[in-house]
Amino acid sequence: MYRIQTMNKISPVGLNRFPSELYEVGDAVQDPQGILVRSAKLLDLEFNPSLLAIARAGVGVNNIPLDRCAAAGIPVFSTPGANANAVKELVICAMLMGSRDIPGAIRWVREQAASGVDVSTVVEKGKSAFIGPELYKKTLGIIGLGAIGSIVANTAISLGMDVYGYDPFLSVDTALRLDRHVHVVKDINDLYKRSDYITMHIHYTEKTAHMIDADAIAAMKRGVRVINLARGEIVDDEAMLTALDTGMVAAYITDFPNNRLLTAPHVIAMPHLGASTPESEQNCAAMAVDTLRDYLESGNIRSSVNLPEMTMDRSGVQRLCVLHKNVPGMLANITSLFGRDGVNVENLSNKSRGDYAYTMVDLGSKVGDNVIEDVRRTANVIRVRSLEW
Ligand SMILES: NC(=O)c1ccc[n+]([C@@H]2O[C@H](COP(=O)([O-])OP(=O)(O)OC[C@H]3O[C@@H](n4cnc5c(N)ncnc54)[C@H](O)[C@@H]3O)[C@@H](O)[C@H]2O)c1
Ligand SMILES: O=C(O)CC[C@@H](O)C(=O)O
Repeated sequence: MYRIQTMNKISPVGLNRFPSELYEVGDAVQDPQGILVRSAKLLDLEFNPSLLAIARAGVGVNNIPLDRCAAAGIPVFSTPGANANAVKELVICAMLMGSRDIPGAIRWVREQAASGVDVSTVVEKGKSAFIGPELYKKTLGIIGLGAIGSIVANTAISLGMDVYGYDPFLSVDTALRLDRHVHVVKDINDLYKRSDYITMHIHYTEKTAHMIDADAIAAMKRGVRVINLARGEIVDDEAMLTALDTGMVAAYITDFPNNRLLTAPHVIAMPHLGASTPESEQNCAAMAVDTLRDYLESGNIRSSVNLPEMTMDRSGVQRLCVLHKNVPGMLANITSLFGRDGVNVENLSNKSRGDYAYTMVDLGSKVGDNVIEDVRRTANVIRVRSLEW
């Protein structure tokens, strides 16, 4: 039985993909071999030696200590694109809310009724406080043209917006999916100076922390509306509050509220709702469970954010999965041990990523436990697993 601990509420659509005869799954599972998580913070978690892999049902992995996991031979999986549509729809909603102060307008109507006024007699006079611009023919700047940014771009084009995108690492696949009317700029200042709306769709890392700071805001158009459904830490809150105060930024719509931000009138804050649709929760859970199972049962690494991607069709009778440091001589060191035992290698794959590498070896006959122990003891080997079929 594999033991899987859930660290957040995971959609049953995903959980039901674990066969009950093979998996014990739950939030109270002890010494798990797999962890399923959404946004729970695992940064300070001490990993149990039994832990083999972590699957993030989502895409932001700033809640997981990726380097520490890689060093311990724990692949971390994410679910690329699985929640992109949900976020895209909320971005469009955020632009509309920020333009026409829809949350303020709804609040005002309720306040009238609560204060005993007959609402129907005041709406026509009161509504002038909520006039705001249309999106049509306005300019949207998108920072990050990955799974979310690219579909936000295409949808905004279909709404009649002029779209500028900035992504220094734009993949060929994404570039091909972008509407041909999207202007991809090399200098982010070209986006800042033109945009009436700016939305960011990048990961939060050391490099993107406070990317939207006082200098970035100073390069923007006065009255810009900024949408942040990526991560709170990408924006310098103090700089944003100053810009809201001076009118440099007309509205800040964020999925990452904090008490300090809520002191400002032009902040529209939501409780991290970007991916909160049944469709997205189901997609993420199903993909996370499938990648986790594929690794536990077959050793395949797909959608990993910290170790090499590698899949190999099953062959032979036994598979050794060896996570090791990316240093010369490892393949020869490992395979020589099988030869010594007279075992034939049916198939072999090896891939590296940064400081780490992964080798999968399918064997024509079973090797003895002593050989597996020797592989484990080989210098620079981090983890060895043996799977049989
Ligand atoms: N609010 C939510 O519920 C919610 C839901 C999903 C994702 N997110 C956030 O959105 C982020 C992006 O998700 P995604 O699925 O689009 O990821 P993605 O990996 O598909 O896209 C990220 C893009 O950012 C680009 N990039 C990296 N550094 C950049 C930089 N300095 N400037 C511009 N572009 C840069 C990459 O090249 C990539 O194309 C996630 O990391 C997560 O933090 C939030
Ligand atoms: O799990 C969630 O609800 C949010 C996930 C989202 O922030 C992500 O990064 O994928």
